[in-house]
Amino acid sequence: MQDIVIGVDVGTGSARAGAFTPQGAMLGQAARPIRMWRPRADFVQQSSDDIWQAVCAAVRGALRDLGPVRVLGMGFDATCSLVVLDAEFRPVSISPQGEPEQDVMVWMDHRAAAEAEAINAGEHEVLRYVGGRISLEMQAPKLLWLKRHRPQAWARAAHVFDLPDYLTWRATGSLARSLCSTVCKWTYLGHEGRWDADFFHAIGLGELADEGFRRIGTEILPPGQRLGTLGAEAAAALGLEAGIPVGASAIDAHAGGLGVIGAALNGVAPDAATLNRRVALVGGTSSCHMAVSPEARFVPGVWGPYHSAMLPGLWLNEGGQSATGALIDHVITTHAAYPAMAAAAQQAGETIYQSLNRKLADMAEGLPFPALLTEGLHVMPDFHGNRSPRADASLRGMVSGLRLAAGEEDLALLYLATVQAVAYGTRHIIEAMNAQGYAIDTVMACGGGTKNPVFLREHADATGCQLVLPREPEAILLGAAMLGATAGGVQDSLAGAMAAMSGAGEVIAPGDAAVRRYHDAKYAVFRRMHDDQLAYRALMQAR
Ligand SMILES: Nc1ncnc2c1ncn2[C@@H]1O[C@H](COP(=O)(O)OP(=O)(O)O)[C@@H](O)[C@H]1O
Ligand SMILES: O=C(CO)[C@H](O)[C@H](O)COP(=O)(O)O
Repeated sequence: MQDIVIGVDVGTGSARAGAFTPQGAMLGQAARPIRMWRPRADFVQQSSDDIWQAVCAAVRGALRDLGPVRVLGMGFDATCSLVVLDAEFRPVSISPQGEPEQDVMVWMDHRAAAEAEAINAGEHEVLRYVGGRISLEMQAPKLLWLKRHRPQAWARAAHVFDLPDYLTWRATGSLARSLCSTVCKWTYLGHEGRWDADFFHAIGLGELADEGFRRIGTEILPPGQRLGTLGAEAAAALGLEAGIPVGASAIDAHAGGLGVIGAALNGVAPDAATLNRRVALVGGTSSCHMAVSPEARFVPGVWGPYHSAMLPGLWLNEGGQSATGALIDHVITTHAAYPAMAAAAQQAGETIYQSLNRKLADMAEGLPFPALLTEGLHVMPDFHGNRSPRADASLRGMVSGLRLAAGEEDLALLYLATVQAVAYGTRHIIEAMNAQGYAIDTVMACGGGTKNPVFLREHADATGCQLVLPREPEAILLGAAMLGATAGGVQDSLAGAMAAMSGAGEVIAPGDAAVRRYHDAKYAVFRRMHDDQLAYRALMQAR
């Protein structure tokens, strides 16, 4: 009988499950896609039932080829999407068309722009702890949207969850919430252990406070604390035994942070000074940048500081880019050369990224370094607004340097320039963090983007940081498994779980001085494009 812990990770595109030894070695994994609907621009919807079915199938898949196992603990992470249920725990539609199963407003849904603006106009104290401005991706603006635009749905909304907390409720029946989601997305003050009732009254959601916060959470636990045990119905659906300890959840970016930020490098565990030099880069559909400090650091435009939201006792600053993997995929799949190139890649048995990377390598032959290919091609990556550090969801993408051609080489160049732009966004966030006390020179990377060697190389070169990959490539799943290991008492704490279960793998060093100078120049263009966009806006507004 093999002892295991199980981690479940629900990203934007799929649900994944992994079975790990108590030491963090992965024995089995599986993934299942989840459905998404986009009924209008800026509206992005999912179904909690569909997500739960995908989770169940993924867990069964991860265990399929293992022999007899004893599951010592289970942890869940997911995107910070909003789930709305009625008093009988049935889905409440958040869709303009009212499709009954579409009860999830996905984190990247930007419908609540006006509500976020209205909240920010109030200059509330809680906003200091979410980066200075509330993001339209957080839950208070989304709840306000629901109340204003779908009052009948709001009246039926008896339980509103962050998706990670929905999953632990579905697994155990416990309505306890995690500090991770409540602090990071719902304005719970982790350092004071309370909701701010005045804030909810001031923004027009006073009923939540008047009811004692029962719709949004009255029992708030640190991630990884045992929140309950697997119930009989959930156990049957997951193919597991009832009674398995389940940990309080984490958002997926935070699980990624747990999976990488404490990893020993060259056999040396990080001390406080080393942690101050690290940022976890969780690169999936979006990119998230997680850094921790013993004291509160207020980094303008960077979410937080969040107390104990990822690691107990430490403050978290969370930078982010709302569309990175999503942007790279958008640029690739909407290009005229994509259908033919995708078909050829499929025939050759490779991914489109492998084909593009090979094409770039061919094109760069004879050049001192491949990034030179895009000397005249620049992308501003804010197609879905800028989460950090500008905290401006109204910004949009720009491209400079297009020519009258749309062949495979043009696609490859545009793809490279997009990856570079994404990497400059990370540099911008690291600079903002370093201006407030961090000394980041090491990027601990995980997520789907790390499967792409060009993504990795450009991030190291553009930021000038060493980039460290995790020993376990599925580090987000590992972070979720750490929550389960802590809940099950396999590890004594999350810090202990990080020390015992994670470790560093390959290290990618940034390029030489010539590479650095080149990226400094392109980064200056990246910064300038923002100023240019504002100048265009001003010209249009002056008419
Ligand atoms: N095999 C691959 N090669 C290169 N990039 C990849 C690969 N697989 C995924 N990616 C990148 O990772 C992104 C998805 O990351 P992932 O962590 O799976 O997302 P999420 O957690 O948001 O569902 C994609 O948008 C793509 O840019
Ligand atoms: O806001 C976030 C974390 O706080 C993430 O961007 C969101 O959860 C989506 O993650 P992913 O890109 O991995 O799907």
